[in-house]
Amino acid sequence: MTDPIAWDQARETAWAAGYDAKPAPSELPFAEAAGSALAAPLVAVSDLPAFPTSAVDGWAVAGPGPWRIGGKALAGHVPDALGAGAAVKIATGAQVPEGTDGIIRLEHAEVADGVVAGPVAREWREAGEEARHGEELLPAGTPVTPPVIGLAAAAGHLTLPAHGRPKARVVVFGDELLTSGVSGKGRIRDALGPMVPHMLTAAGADAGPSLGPVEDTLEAHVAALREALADADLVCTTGGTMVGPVDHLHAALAEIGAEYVLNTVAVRPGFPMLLARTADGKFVAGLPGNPQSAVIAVVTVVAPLLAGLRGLPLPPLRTVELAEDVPGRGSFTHLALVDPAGRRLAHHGSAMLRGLASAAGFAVVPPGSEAAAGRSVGLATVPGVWQ
Ligand SMILES: Nc1nc2c(c(=O)[nH]1)N[C@H]1C(S)=C(S)[C@@H](COP(=O)(O)OP(=O)(O)OC[C@H]3O[C@@H](n4cnc5c(N)ncnc54)[C@H](O)[C@@H]3O)O[C@H]1N2
Ligand code: MOO
Repeated sequence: MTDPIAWDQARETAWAAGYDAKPAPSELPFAEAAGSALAAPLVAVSDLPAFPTSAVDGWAVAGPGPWRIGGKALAGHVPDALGAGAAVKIATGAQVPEGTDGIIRLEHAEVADGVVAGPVAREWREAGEEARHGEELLPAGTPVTPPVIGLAAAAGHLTLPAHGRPKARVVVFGDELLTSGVSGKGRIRDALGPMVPHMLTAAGADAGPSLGPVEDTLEAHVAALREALADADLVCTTGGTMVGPVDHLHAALAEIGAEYVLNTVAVRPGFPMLLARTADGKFVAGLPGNPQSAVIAVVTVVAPLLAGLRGLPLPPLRTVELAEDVPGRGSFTHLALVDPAGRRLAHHGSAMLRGLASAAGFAVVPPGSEAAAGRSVGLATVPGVWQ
């Protein structure tokens, strides 16, 4: 086994491997562009608003009052021009008639005998007030968030230039695993197959249901890897990362000709994680079998890799103020489960999920240090957990 690389270096290495391998940008429907980054600046295809637009329900009037009522200006239509002394009822969002000098809000209007009177104001949004046709709205590299999609639609787009969503597949290894029923007699329920695909989806991948459990033989591992890689850009395996009697992942990677991007990380828990690349540029992330360690591998390697593949920057760490002391782990980074108030959680062993299920994420205690209560430290969040 090679020397483990530092935890922050592992994140950057995985991200850079993804960024280098990101698919060429293409014009994607909004649903496919969501979660990527703009590969070119977003430009307005019309003025925004495209026409003077009433901001209120009221009366559009022209010239000096009082104004004789005739007709309506409704949203979705081009109204006739207004002559001096005329008023039309106008709806919020309607194009303001040419010749309009002001609008009287409905609640301020006095209407009698076909004539309207009241205080007049420029209660509309001018054409081009938000953007001019051809103006750059957002630079290349901006993450395609839901508000960006809304703005792109408002500005006249149907597609966005972005990097397509990577396909990911989880492959679960282990003869001890059950997919239904309860644990006992040496068998345990598979906790990773039902969990990890949702994390991959939340991290920006198109992830189908997991494959497996795959039998603990080298042949079965190789066959499962080949099957999953046939239609995925990223395969996340679980278990078998060590060198125990039935740990076949390393041998299977050698058999399919994959090369390590990184092999073991100086972090506790989660140390035996790995990332490998196949000859045709696909990725295999080896998640350790202990469930919390597998999640740490998702946080450390898989989420940064997926961000890179989508053209996004390395996901930033949040910060958390610790409510109690957290010990270090010598020369390794310690990822310690904490709740949103910075308190450590019970049941935080690497084979456990009970602490993780209530956690805001992992407080990052760097190598060679311990973190005292009151200190602000990095918080590595788990894809799909929004505490
Ligand atoms: N001699 C050593 N043994 C171990 C070391 C070590 O340094 N020296 N490291 C330990 C650490 S740390 C971890 S993490 C595990 C990693 O093991 P593997 O990735 O090879 O995983 P397995 O041996 O297959 O399983 C470990 C553990 O996790 C359970 N498991 C596996 N898959 C699932 C699943 N889908 N759902 C729920 N639980 C799962 C499995 O039953 C084992 O209990 O190695 C340590 N050993
Ligand atoms: O590091 Mo193992 O990954 O502790 O459970």
